[in-house]
Amino acid sequence: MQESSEPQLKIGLCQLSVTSDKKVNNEKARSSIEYASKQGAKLVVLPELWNCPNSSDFIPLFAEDFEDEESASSFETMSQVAREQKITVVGGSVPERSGDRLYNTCCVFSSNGELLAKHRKIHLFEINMEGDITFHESDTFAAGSDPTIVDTDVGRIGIGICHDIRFPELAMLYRDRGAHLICYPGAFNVSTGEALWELQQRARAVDNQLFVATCSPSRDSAGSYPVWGHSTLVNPLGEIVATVGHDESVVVTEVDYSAVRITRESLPILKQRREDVYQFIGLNE
Ligand SMILES: NC(=O)CC(=O)C(=O)O
Repeated sequence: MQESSEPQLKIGLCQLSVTSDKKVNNEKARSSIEYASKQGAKLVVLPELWNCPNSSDFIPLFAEDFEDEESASSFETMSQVAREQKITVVGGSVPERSGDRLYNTCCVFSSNGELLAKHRKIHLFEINMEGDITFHESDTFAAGSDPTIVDTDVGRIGIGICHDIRFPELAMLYRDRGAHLICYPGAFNVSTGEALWELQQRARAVDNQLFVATCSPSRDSAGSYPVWGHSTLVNPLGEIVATVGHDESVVVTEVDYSAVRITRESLPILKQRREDVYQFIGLNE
């Protein structure tokens, strides 16, 4: 495993309150990234759908064609602030328009503002809990089909968006391809959030012996979707390094990549896999 000469870095999780005014959302994203940067963060994560209320009537109106500067104000904001603050930005997600389709897309920018990767949410959230919540994300978005691993100044990072966290195979693939951190911008709702948000993060971290960072909008975000919040960093032992409640807040905390090596050396489960007994198709790619 490669370990950089500076295995420790500060990460900022920007839990934003999303409004129905895109300009305000862009300003909030900008100021929260500036704040995290002033606290020494070299990497920030924004929430899922941070520029737009999570609702099918807003999403098509707020969607951006990233090729078209006129429509892509959130894309441009992320790129500019990454360059100005010299910080790597995992840009949560924004609705992306591509032809006649919409995708729920996370853009990753380097510390000089260049687009490094674009992750289109692979698993769209579908839920029918009688008397509680019904949500069909596929009514609005098309699903992406590509895993996203990105090499940045601050390490090799795997990207998933919210419901993607429920699929352990994706996290295993990222681990196999050398990620030491997986970032999941997300917006669990209050029902699944209370039961599963922390559990899913800790499970992905402990099974793969790597860091998991999540970033959610805050509860008071616009729209009818009841957001759980609780943006969190989990270490390779599955312990919570830092978390927050449901209010708007920027969490700045430390990722110490040496914990990945130490955990894997002391509990070498990844070397003990019995490929003669079971096989994972993502191996050795
Ligand atoms: N945005 C989502 O994918 C929501 C989700 O997974 C949930 O449990 O809520």
